[in-house]
Order: sequence, then structure tokens, then C-alpha cells
Amino acid sequence: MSVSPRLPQRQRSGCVYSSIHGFNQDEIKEKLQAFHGGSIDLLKQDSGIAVLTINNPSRMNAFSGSMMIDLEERVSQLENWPEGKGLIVQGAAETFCSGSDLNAVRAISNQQDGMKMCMFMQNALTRLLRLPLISVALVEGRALGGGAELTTACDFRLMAAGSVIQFVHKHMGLVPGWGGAARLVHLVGSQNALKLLGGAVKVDPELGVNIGLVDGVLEGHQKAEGAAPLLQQAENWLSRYTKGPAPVIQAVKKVVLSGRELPLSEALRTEKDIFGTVWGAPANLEALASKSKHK
Ligand SMILES: CCCC(=O)SCCNC(=O)CCNC(=O)[C@H](O)C(C)(C)COP(=O)(O)OP(=O)(O)OC[C@H]1O[C@@H](n2cnc3c(N)ncnc32)[C@H](O)[C@@H]1OP(=O)(O)O
Repeated sequence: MSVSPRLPQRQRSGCVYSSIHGFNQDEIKEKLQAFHGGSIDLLKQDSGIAVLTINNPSRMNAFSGSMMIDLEERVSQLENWPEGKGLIVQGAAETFCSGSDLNAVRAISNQQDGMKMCMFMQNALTRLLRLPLISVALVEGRALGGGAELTTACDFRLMAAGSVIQFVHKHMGLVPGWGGAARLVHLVGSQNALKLLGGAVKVDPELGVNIGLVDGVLEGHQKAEGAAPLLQQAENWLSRYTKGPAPVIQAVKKVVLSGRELPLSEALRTEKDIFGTVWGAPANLEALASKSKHK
């Protein structure tokens, strides 16, 4: 999907890096493929809400190399989903994601491979954030390192009671490299981002809400007798924003995206173009014919 007609070429494809940056996707894919295990599973539902599951429970849902490739492929599938409106990103087996698979990290710890992996994941997560779907990370258990970065590649974050988001990079002698620092600054401001990264702070739901990282707290079964399953709670939470026809919901996401990423004049022109796709379109004409009141 092209984000908008006015984004620069490399943003139009959703990617940050291409061959002009010396990035060769096929080359790094071949390398990543050697580190297998786990999967990224995609379930597209009739409701227009898809569920993306990080699935590598024996390693606390750490990202193997093949899972990085899976992620990129799932994002491509979501970019080509005309009926899509929303996306929930969750981890399997009651935990979110413990970041990069440390076995793969050790094997590609040289400078060159590290840069390539970094560019690959930045591209994939930037495209995830730029999907014309309203996305939410459902954090249950731990979101560590790259897992914490992944949560920032969604529009919203929901945390189950007792969960933790932690940018542990400093403890690994690293900084975020999957775009998580840049996105974190946008979400919580540079002061809070500096505290979270500099202190490798454990963000619980209360702190997350206070600093604006987290948009809602869900009750786990353990806490609230009879509480709905977390995925159901997340779907209910998201459905208030995805109610309506897909072209309208996608247009909502696109105008916000252009406002977030583009300088004002460009964002305004892009908004005009996106407006043009919904003006006089079926949902608009239907609403006009029904003389709906907004009481
Ligand atoms: C730019 C990206 C930067 C990054 O993401 S760097 C990676 C950052 N993440 C980490 O350092 C996480 C390291 N892991 C941990 O701290 C702990 O395993 C963790 C997640 C708190 C869970 O602790 P526990 O509940 O005590 O469970 P455990 O340690 O026995 O783990 C269960 C099995 O999962 C494995 N595991 C967890 N995180 C992993 C990872 N990132 N890569 C590879 N394997 C990982 C862990 O080795 C263990 O496996 P095994 O049972 O010993 O075979």
C-alpha cells in the first residue's frame, strides 16, 4: 500500500532503507534464514481485525532470524488487505517477546551483519507502523529489548496487569536499533525516553499510563475472576476505533500518519488527497442519504 501520494519515494514503499543506502534485502534474508525456530503467525478475521502472534515460546518469543523474515512477509500480506481495519500484535503463551534471539545475536555480532539486521528490522517495523490499519500491541508478561521496540511500532499499547516493558539494551551494551528509540521519543518525549533507556527502567502498567506509553490496562484472569480473555479484551478496546467501513478507517489512519510524519504543508496536501478518496464514496453517500444525526 502506498502511504500517500506525497510521501517521498522511500517512504511511499514504507521502507527507510533501499539499495541507495547500500541495503540488499535478499542478502540479509539469506543470512537470517540460517537462524530458525519459531514463527510469526497471522490470522485475518472477518471483523477486519487481524491478530499477529510472535510465536517462539521455548525462548520467551525471542526473534529468530527466520521470524524476522516471517514478520516482513506478514507485513506485506497486511499491506495488501483491502478489508483490513485493525491489528493486534501479541505474544504466544502468555508472554510478549524477549527481543532478539541471543543465539542469532551472538552469531552475527560482527559490525556488518549487525547493520544489515538493523536495517532489515527498521524497514519491517516502519512498514508495520505505516500500515493503513489501527494497530495495538497487547503486552502480557515481558516485552524486553527488541520486544519493547516492537510495542512502539504499533499505534497503541495495552498492558495486562503484572506485565513489564523494559528497554534492556543498556544492560546488553546496546541501544535500540530497530527504530525503538526514535519512536519512543515521539511517544513519551525525550526526557522520559532518556530515563527509560538510560535506566533500563521496568515499565509497569501504572508507569506506562502515567508517561503516555500505555493506552489501557487489561485485567488478567488471575486478578479478576470472570474477566474476558486478554485477546477478547483487546479486540473490544480496539473495536471502538475500527467500527465502520474499511476505506474510512484506513483513511483515518493515513491522515494521522501523514500528520505525524510530514511537515505541515505536505501533510495538508496529503490530507486533501486522502479526503478525495472518501468524499462522495459509498460510505459518504450512504451517510448523507440517511440524514444521520450525531447526538
Ligand atoms: C536490537 C535488539 C536488542 C535485543 O533484543 S537484545 C535481547 C534482549 N533480551 C534479553 O536479553 C532477554 C534475555 N532473557 C532473559 O532475561 C530471561 O530469559 C527472561 C526473558 C527474563 C525470562 O526469564 P525466565 O522466566 O527465568 O526464563 P528463562 O531465562 O529460563 O528463559 C526460558 C528460555 O528462554 C530462553 N530465552 C529467553 N530469552 C531469550 C532470548 N532473547 N534469546 C534466546 N533465548 C532466550 C532462555 O535461554 C531459556 O532457554 P533454556 O530453557 O535455557 O533453553
